[in-house]
Amino acid sequence: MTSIPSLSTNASPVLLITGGAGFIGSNFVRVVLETTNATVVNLDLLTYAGNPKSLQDLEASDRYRFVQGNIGDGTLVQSLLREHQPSAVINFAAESHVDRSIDCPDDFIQTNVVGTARLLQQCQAYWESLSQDDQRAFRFLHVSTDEVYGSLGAEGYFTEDSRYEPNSPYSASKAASDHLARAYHETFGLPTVISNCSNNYGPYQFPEKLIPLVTLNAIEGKEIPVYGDGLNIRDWLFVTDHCHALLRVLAGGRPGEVYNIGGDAEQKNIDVVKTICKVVDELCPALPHGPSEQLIRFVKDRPGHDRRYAIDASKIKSELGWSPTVTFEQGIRETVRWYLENGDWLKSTVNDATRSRRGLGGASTDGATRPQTRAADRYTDGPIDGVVTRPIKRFSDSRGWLMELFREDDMDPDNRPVMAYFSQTEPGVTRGPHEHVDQADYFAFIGPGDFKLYLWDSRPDSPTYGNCSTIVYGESNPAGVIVPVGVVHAYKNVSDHSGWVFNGPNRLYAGRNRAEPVDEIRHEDQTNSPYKID
Ligand SMILES: Cc1cn([C@H]2C[C@H](O)[C@@H](COP(=O)(O)OP(=O)(O)O[C@H]3O[C@H](CO)[C@@H](O)[C@H](O)[C@H]3O)O2)c(=O)[nH]c1=O
Repeated sequence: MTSIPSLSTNASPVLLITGGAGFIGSNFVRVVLETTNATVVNLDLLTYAGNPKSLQDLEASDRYRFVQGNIGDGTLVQSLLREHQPSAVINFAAESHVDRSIDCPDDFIQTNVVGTARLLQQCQAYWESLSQDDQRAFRFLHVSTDEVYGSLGAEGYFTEDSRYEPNSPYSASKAASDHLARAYHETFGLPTVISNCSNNYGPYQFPEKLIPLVTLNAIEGKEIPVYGDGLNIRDWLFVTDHCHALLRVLAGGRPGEVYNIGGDAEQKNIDVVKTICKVVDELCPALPHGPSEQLIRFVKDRPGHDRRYAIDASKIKSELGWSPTVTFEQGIRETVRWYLENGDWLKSTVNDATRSRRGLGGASTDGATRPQTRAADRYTDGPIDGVVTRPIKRFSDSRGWLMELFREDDMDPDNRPVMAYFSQTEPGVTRGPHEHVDQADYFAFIGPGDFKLYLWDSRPDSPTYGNCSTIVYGESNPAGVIVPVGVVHAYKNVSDHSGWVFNGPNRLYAGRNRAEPVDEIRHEDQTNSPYKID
């Protein structure tokens, strides 16, 4: 059992883990609960990549507590520190996908830079309130990436002394957060330790990253995108090996130091992809579209794509006695098997939009970069997959009427409305057209007045891609309509007085203490829109 220091106020160690519902964070929570006597407080905002299902089986444990919230929320962090008196804070909370950072750098700066700065501020104040012994025991472990060092040529390795040369908005934001963690040690004495790891893979990884994306596409017979020439090299680290390395850093790492953590498993991307295809074919011999390698497509390269990462992990090996234990061949097999056996987890985390390609940029009318819009070349009238319409039944008696809307049996249990708003729209006015990247809308059109709803399917993966439809809902046709992620929609008040529309999106946004922007892609200026809104 790894021994983690605890504070004098607690009998056993308490760890505040941020971002513990994400991929590496959730694996770390699991490893901590399985291999130490520590109690975990998991602070996670539950953005698109955080999934409470990853830790559902641990919820009953009296050594585990989940708190939904933002590392940038100083009041919340302060109260958690005061209440739980942790002996360490381990910061996993971050936006982590390079492609997304190309489309929307702001989210990365907000969470990774501003969020880490606020977290450090609170930890500093808490640390100063501790006794000298407890101050010595305390650690702030900042979990970071080898991408801060930039790109290697054919030779050489990143060491802890390599120069910082980040190339993407993601790596630049992580570099900034590393500098802040370092500065808090140098300036204020906070015992921070930084770890920089290579590419992690394994169970519970959100399927936008190479390994889970290729695995799922191979299983489902979808095209497998390989960026550029496929010869970029990454060093692959099985996630539980990484978690054990972090435990060593927590237990024995020296304040103010940096530890590089790598898997000793350099691979060209194309070789990774081919290995996954072979494992999928072997584990699923009856797939109709096999062999999976024929799904491989070389696609436009990622802008600023780093050529090679490779880690020299000799410091953590010699100083803390850690080494990776899972070979790439074992790890890939275990990972593919896990994705095959965990359909429920996948269903709760993935939809078509979350798996669509990002990272090629795409200017919007307001000058901000957004995910590329995906308009079909041609549209034809027809139904749209996933759009559900429910006539609203009115049950009347002398007191008035009552209606039922979006009953449980109408909805995907993992995809229910969680927020509600009403909009009033004046006659002749159109709202939209737009689509959502991560959000389904649950509209109810009940009047007064009528609304024309415009829909078109711009999801390349959809069986009804390129279909469009209009329908009038409202006073003359009261109905509830579920509009899935990625379906473009607009509605116009076609009556002669103002009318009301209710919407219950399945995702919280822009609330108090939440930083998510509304995830819209606007289509106003799209010249090939199937409908000119008349
Ligand atoms: C998603 C995707 C990726 N790729 C390529 C781009 C990269 O060279 C390689 C791995 O891509 P990703 O899985 O996005 O990971 P990468 O950009 O290397 O960054 C990862 O590894 C970093 C550590 O090195 C972490 O800090 C990042 O959070 C993590 O996202 O595969 C493809 O060829 N096709 C794809 O569809």
